[in-house]
Amino acid sequence: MKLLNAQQIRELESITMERQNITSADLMQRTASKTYFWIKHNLGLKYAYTVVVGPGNNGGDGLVLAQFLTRNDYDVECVLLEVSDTYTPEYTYELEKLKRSDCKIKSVKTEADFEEVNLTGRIVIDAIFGIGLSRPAANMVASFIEKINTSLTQSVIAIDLPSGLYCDQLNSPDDTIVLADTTLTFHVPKPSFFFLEGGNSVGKIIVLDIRLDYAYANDIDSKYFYLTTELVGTSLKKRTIFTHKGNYGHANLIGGRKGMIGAAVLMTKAASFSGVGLITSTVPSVGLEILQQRVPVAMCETRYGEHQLEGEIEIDEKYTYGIGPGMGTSAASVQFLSNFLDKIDRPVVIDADAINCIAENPELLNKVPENSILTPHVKEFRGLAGDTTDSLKQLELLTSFSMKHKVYIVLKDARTIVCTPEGKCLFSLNGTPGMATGGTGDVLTGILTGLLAQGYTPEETAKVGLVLHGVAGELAAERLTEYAMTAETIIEEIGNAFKVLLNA
Ligand SMILES: NC(=O)C1=CN([C@@H]2O[C@H](COP(=O)(O)OP(=O)(O)OC[C@H]3O[C@@H](n4cnc5c(N)ncnc54)[C@H](OP(=O)(O)O)[C@@H]3O)[C@@H](O)[C@H]2O)[C@@H](O)CC1
Ligand SMILES: Nc1ncnc2c1ncn2[C@@H]1O[C@H](COP(=O)(O)OP(=O)(O)O)[C@@H](O)[C@H]1O
Ligand SMILES: [K+]
Repeated sequence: MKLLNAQQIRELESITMERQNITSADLMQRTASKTYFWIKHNLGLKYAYTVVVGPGNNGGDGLVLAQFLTRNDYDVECVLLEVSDTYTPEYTYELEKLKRSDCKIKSVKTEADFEEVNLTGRIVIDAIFGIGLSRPAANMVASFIEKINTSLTQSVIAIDLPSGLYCDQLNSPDDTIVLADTTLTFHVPKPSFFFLEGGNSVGKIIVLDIRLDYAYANDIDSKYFYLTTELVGTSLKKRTIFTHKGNYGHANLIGGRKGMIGAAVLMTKAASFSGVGLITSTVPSVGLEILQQRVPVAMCETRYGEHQLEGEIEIDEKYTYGIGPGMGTSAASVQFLSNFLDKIDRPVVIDADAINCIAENPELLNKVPENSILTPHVKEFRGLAGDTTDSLKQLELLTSFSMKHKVYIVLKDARTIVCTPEGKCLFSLNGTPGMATGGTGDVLTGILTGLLAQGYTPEETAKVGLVLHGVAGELAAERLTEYAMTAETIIEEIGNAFKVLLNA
């Protein structure tokens, strides 16, 4: 699915109205109805609701939602933030309808009116601004947003996007933004959800399909794509009956050193849950027993050094390689990596210390085979490609770097982004802050190498691996909480993550 900026969303909405022969008011009904049914199924009548309405169509969505809630016997009040003298015809029409219903309506013109509004214990529906935010929220609206953020609300649900957050521009740190627990967004996540600048305000994101014109949405000129479990699920390869382990590739995971054998264990074990036919783990000999005990399905190759990997590796055609986690950045490690890159002529997965070795010895970058998958976290990417001042500049650098070096970069972060050698950027919302612990990246390397070995193209590998890893993380958090989950428990959930993709 294409990721769209505000201008493209407006175009898509107007094409939809034209092709489906509906009005903007009809679309608003559709939007509000989708929102209402989500609330009905997930929250229901046991809560009291306050719908806070701004001056545009986002406010219009709120007015229609308030009507739905009122008609269905919800305890609801509507707060109108009077920040404009002009309103759209849809807004005016819907407000008149709401006034004729039983909904309590409070008008807020100045901060003096805030006393009339008590948000304690209520679910606040934020319908102040959507994609039409044209400047930072200020004055009375900013104060009301502060009031939402500091009240002891039951929860805060943002309609389309948290008010104060831009759709496709970067917010500055002092902007006032609604801090939502849930954002019910229409058609597709907004680009700002993926940026550090403001992206913390969205809470849990739910994408509601409002049947915008599918064909037009597909054709919009955008190099930014959003990866869904549905989309990625369709790329999973079927296993046929008369096959054997030799048909599913042989992953060779290279890494670990004395004291860092855990990294090798994690990636090897993760690979073993990826569907790959055979696995070999190449570690210094100090890791042999640990590996064999912890991952008995993997073979172990220990010819290259005792405490760290060193010397000249022998490349075998049968292997698909993943290299880096825990291997260290000593002169011997750099030499080992350099020898490896000299000999390898097909895509490999490169992570962690292998990336750090390249960062410290940039000439190694020229030896990386085309279409390889590099998986730096943000700091490793900085070492590799240089520093940037904000998320948009980082995205530009990511694109130019991937294109220049003809590699896939999986930039690991709270919102991981994959950039292809053609400059396409793939965004995913899967994952959880519970994944911010040591070893979770090693798990991704194992999954990616296992997939690449099975014959997934590098692009399919990056897409499937990223979403599978993120969903496995979410499942681990569901089972154990974000606090108690670990890299190992993510591995345990890979199977269930496959089920999620298969059933999506
Ligand atoms: N189009 C459709 O058919 C559909 C649209 N949908 C819904 O509409 C939303 C987009 O609606 P929208 O374009 O009216 O923009 P919205 O975000 O409500 O705000 C614009 C208003 O706010 C004002 N304003 C802006 N910034 C401000 C500030 N800082 N402080 C004060 N005022 C400020 C701005 O004033 P201006 O910038 O013109 O001065 C204008 O009056 C979209 O997110 C979705 O929820 C869905 O129902 C699907 C169908
Ligand atoms: N806040 C977060 N939300 C979602 N995913 C996260 C978050 N923080 C980290 N992750 C994910 O966890 C993994 C961490 O990888 P990395 O930093 O390489 O860990 P390690 O080197 O310890 O294995 C990445 O896949 C990253 O996207
Ligand atoms: K909103």
